[in-house]
Amino acid sequence: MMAKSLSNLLFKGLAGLPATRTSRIVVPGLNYQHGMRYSTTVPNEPDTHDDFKPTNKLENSGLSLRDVVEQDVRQNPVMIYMKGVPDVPQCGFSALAVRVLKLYNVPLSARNILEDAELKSAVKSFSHWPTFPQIFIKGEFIGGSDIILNLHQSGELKEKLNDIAANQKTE
Ligand SMILES: N[C@@H](CCC(=O)N[C@@H](CS)C(=O)NCC(=O)O)C(=O)O
Ligand code: FES
Repeated sequence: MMAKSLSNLLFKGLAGLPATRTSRIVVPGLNYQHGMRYSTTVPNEPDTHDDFKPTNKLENSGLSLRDVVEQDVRQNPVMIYMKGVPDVPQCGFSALAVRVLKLYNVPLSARNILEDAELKSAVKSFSHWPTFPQIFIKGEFIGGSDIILNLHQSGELKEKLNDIAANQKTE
């Protein structure tokens, strides 16, 4: 069931849709803790210097892990907690979710829950969802890879991401 759609998407691509856009991983500042947050940027913003902005200041922040998750989903229009990082997912389900999201012109922020077992628990208890990936759009918990794929196929994901994508246009 899942395996078929997953392998189709991963290995054959989505019919009629462009190949995955290249994206850069933004390595956060030096204050690493609790699974670095990565942000991808989109190619129509070639001159952005967001790459150099620290995006993760958890160390000495006094934030609880629940606060961290709350802040992540509030500050990042598309936030994914996943296994691995967007350019190197370490599980097929996370790879599928990233592949779907990269079809849209939106910045993607991510934390690798494999790097931090406590963060992993905090995310699960925040969303009341037992598995990864977990995707949040504009602060709303959406679900995992099955749900994001279904929303993509039904056209609902386009609606949800429309205003985020529009904000990415530079001209
Ligand atoms: N059907 C799920 C697949 C995700 C899934 O089953 N993830 C498992 C294996 S990667 C998981 O996160 N298990 C709990 C864990 O690893 O803590 C979805 O739609 O996202
Ligand atoms: S199914 Fe094994 S890590 Fe995701």
